Amino acid sequence: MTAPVTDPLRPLEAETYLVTLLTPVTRRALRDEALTQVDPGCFADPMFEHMWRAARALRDDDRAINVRNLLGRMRDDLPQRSPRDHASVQRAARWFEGHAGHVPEVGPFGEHIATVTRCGRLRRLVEVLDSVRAQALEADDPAQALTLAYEQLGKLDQADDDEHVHSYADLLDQFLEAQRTPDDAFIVPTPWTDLNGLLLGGLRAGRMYVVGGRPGDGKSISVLQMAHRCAELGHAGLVLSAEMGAPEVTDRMVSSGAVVEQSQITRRRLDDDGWNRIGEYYNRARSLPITVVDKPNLTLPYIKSVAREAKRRNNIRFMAVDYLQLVGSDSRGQQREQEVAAISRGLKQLSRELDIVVLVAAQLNRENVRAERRPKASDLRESGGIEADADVIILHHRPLIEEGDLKGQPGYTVVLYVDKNRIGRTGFVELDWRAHYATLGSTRQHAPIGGA
Ligand SMILES: Nc1ncnc2c1ncn2[C@@H]1O[C@H](COP(=O)(O)OP(=O)(O)OP(=O)(O)O)[C@@H](O)[C@H]1O
Repeated sequence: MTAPVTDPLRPLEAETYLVTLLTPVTRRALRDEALTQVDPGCFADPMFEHMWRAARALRDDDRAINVRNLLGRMRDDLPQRSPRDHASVQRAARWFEGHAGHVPEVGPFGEHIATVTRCGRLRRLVEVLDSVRAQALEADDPAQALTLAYEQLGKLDQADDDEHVHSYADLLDQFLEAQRTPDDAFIVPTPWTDLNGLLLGGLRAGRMYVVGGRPGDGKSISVLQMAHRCAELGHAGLVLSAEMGAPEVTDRMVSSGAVVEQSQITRRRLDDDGWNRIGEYYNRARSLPITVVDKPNLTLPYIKSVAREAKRRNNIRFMAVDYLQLVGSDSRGQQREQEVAAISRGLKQLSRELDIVVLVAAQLNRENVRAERRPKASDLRESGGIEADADVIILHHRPLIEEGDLKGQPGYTVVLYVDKNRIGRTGFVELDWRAHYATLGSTRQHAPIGGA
């Protein structure tokens, strides 16, 4: 008996894996990531291609992706589809029945995505080469056949990244338009006047800001303050907290926004003044467009999926992640430094893809404490990738008191070192330490809302 011939460009196992991701509730984040990355045309099996197209259509219409809706959408597609798709809907129904309850492992996700996209692209190449060959066999003029071949191969290349290829003339037109309409620039001032000076006005969409600090040096406080300020200025956004639960995030934002001591809030012992302030804050803050996600085991595919969803639904303009080293990875067998680098690269890409401000808190190692010096970007834990990917790195440092009874204790200021800045100067800003109000900086150091 001879073994069945397998076509290397028809990766049945990888395609089956991706399609089995479509329905299990527990694999939604991976599914959304796969739907974004893999084009339906990449599937060799026409039934899988049809299922994938239906799943993407449901996603774009904000409808649940389940077997019933998938089959319904596949049927709706039929008038525009080829006859082979009619049979594929019936096959699809049987296929879903046969795979009901199957939940794919997370581990091979990246490998299968890469296989399906690679094979899809190579199959398109083979198709074009076949057609080039057929034309050459019938051609009279070799030069003309060659020109045709170049044209078809060129299109193949463009199909992959057309939207990212810009002529300089178009870019100059966009440049002039941007210069003529300065108010359209998306720059969100941070809560601190001096920091806005260093950042040339504030936070920009498409950029990643890494906020580093030793534990307790206030990086969660400042990231939350910046997120809150974005929302106060009317921009919708996400706060993803792996470290604190949503109630604790709320406690802190209320303490800072209402200017009520955290200790009153944590002990649930508000005095009259506290209740008044919180009442006023409640009325103005209830409409703030902030969504908090407090999943302890955040992963990059999950973050991407929630952020893309939030972009579609609420047109978010910012996302804050607290904190980078708590974000897990789906990839196995990599050094943690490589994993963190992949996560920071993914977050940077997300800032560009969704055109949002990305704020990322990140831990520092103990190097600066040991060496008794201010922190540097290279002190970021598992740092290589973070240093390279961040557009701006802001490092928190609480200098120790040098004399008196409190010698060796952190003092009453926190210094924010802008250690890397792709869009302005480096430098530092000194702020009053007001952690009891979950706040950095006092009123005189704060930028008024609506002006830097
Ligand atoms: N009620 C309070 N009164 C005074 N200071 C407080 C109070 N609650 C918390 N703090 C201080 O606020 C700081 C916490 O800041 P924050 O959570 O932003 O730190 P972090 O840099 O994110 O560190 P970690 O990674 O440990 O969370 C700590 O220094 C803590 O001592």
